[in-house]
Amino acid sequence: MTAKIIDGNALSTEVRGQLAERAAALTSVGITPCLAVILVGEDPASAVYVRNKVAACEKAGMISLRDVYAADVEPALVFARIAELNADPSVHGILVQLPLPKHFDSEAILESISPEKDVDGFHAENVGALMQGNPRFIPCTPYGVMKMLESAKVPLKGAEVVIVGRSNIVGKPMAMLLLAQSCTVTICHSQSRDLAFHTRRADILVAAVGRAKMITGDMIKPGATVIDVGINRTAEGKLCGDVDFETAKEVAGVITPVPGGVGPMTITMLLANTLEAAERSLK
Ligand SMILES: Nc1nc(=O)c2c([nH]1)NC[C@@H]1CN(c3ccc(C(=O)N[C@@H](CCC(=O)O)C(=O)O)cc3)C=[N+]21
Repeated sequence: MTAKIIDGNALSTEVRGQLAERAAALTSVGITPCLAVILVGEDPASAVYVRNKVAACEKAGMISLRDVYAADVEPALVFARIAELNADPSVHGILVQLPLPKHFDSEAILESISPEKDVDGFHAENVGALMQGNPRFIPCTPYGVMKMLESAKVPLKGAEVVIVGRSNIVGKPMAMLLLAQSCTVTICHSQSRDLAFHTRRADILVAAVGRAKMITGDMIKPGATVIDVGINRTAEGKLCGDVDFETAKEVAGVITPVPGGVGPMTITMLLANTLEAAERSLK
């Protein structure tokens, strides 16, 4: 029997429809949710992501502003633009596309965004709030994963979760969210001894390493839920995840595909956070 697939595109369509209704309700009282996206440099993948985010905003009845800077821009110009967006009451969310060029202090840039507009949830204040179990904005990718687990009715209480990857953007916040749902959480990384020993124990396996097809079927417990956060491009330009889908789907009970899995849900939760920020501005 092959695994049940969680369709991130279908779930996104459903959730974005609900968000569009809330956005329309806000617009009718004079507030249209607005996301400002800042892109530095010409990385083609980043340009595609930013274009997708802007298009998704507009489709959901939200406004998006886009500022694009040359890769060698003076960081002071970007700081100044962020300060302007922080002070603008018509802007509800600010996102600086990562990675930034090497001459940027990324941490300083993220800390300069007003925590009330930090829809990525990357500001230290928002990271701390999430860790204390009192989140202001949940980082979009782990938030999308939680929605996918909920939609597939995957039991969380007491589940053995293994996360492969310890990034600030995915691995760490993912661990905090699953811990808050009473999972038993293990975080593995590049220095972990005997990775397969850990992954084979997982009821829920989250792959967020950034190495194509590194999680194979033999590393998965039969019937497990496998969440693939990886976005890797093959030599032929095709998109593939961190999970070897062909072998994994024969063992897993539930699995997410790439493309059409976590990626679209990341954008959906960015819209959700922007809408939430706009709704808070009413109160
Ligand atoms: N400040 C910041 N916030 C981010 O959330 C952020 C970022 N920087 N930098 C880059 C990563 C990557 N990311 C993706 C979002 C959607 C898809 C997505 O929709 N992927 C589609 C395919 C898109 C395609 O064909 O390329 C899919 O998986 O089906 C992928 C990747 C957000 N990121």
